[in-house]
Amino acid sequence: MNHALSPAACRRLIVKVGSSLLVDASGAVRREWLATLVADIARRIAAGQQVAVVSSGAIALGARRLKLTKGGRANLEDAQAAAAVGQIALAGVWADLLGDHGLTAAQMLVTLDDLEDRRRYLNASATLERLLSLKVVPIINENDSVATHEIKFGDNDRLAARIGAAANAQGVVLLSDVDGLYTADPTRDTTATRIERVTRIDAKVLAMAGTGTSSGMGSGGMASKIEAARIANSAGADLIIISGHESHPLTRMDSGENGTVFVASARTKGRKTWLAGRLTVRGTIHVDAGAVRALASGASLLAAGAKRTEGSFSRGDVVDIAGPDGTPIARGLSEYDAADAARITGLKSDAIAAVLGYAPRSALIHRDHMVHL
Ligand SMILES: Nc1ncnc2c1ncn2[C@@H]1O[C@H](COP(=O)(O)OP(=O)(O)O)[C@@H](O)[C@H]1O
Ligand SMILES: N[C@@H](CCC(=O)OP(=O)(O)O)C(=O)O
Repeated sequence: MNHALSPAACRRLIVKVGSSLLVDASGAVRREWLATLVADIARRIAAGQQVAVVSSGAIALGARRLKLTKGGRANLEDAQAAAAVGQIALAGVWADLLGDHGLTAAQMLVTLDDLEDRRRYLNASATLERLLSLKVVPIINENDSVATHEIKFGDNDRLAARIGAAANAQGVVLLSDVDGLYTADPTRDTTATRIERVTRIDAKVLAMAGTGTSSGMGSGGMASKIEAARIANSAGADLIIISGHESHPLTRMDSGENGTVFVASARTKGRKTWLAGRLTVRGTIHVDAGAVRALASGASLLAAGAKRTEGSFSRGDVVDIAGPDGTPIARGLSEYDAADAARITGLKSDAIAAVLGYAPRSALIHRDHMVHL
């Protein structure tokens, strides 16, 4: 039994289902398999767990109905039309199958902007809270029919992690076509072995995933699952990747027969959780070794410790803070726009006013607006 995600230990769980599991090669819903997943969900709800679902599959389903080529992904217009047609069918199937267990489904479609903007993030959070308290099962997807390339999540792995943070969930399950993270892509390297537990997402873990997707139907790949794990873990939720090929995948997960668990790190709260999961980062401030030490002990980032800036950002935008080797160590809201930040890098506080011509702010990035990565 995976105790961390049991109804007793995890009050709220997000379950994400990839396109390749929901839709077969001909573009039809794998209804029999989905019924077994819904039965698992119903059992957990009966045991007191609140469950929200992030469901992919709209584009694949719509493409079949519209007879579009390349699974509806030939261009943005096709994908948007396919999503609009497929989403109705997808939501209908979930509503039917949950209804068989006396459960009510609710549809929520969100874009990246909905969760990047703090006010809208809180709105989504409040809606999730209310739905779950009403014992309704939210079925969430990206609003693909209006999302453009620039504002797209593009994959539902990171969306699931962001929803997990917004819903204050303790666990996120990614049901995938692969039964966990392997030392290398198992479809290309037959000697790759599965890793059972990841407690730190470091460069070695990132390198295992490479880039891109291999299932053909979805758009995430392992790299987006690891990014999702980072977001979920920093929001205090464990994330597990398990295979969804067989029936009753959540029951199988409980028996511990497959999967990779990414273990939650120290829980950040409220605004900092939102900040850690922000996906739109406008720039980077490179800092020296002294600043890295100061930040580690909880200090704000002062201009004196900054070496150079990169990117085009305005005051209040999210920027990464990178150490001498270029690795991002923290993320925060910049107190200055990029031009002013560049002018004051390396300066002691008492020299800043003369350069800027206005009273300096207390820091480049204040510790209250900063999260460590
Ligand atoms: N290190 C790795 N471990 C496991 N799978 C990997 C790894 N690197 C790349 N992959 C690929 O990622 C795929 C899973 O991502 P994806 O196809 O997007 O899944 P889904 O559609 O279920 O979300 C696997 O089928 C595998 O080919
Ligand atoms: N939002 C899209 C799915 C995005 C996507 O492909 O995700 P996934 O299959 O989980 O890699 C859809 O409903 O078709």
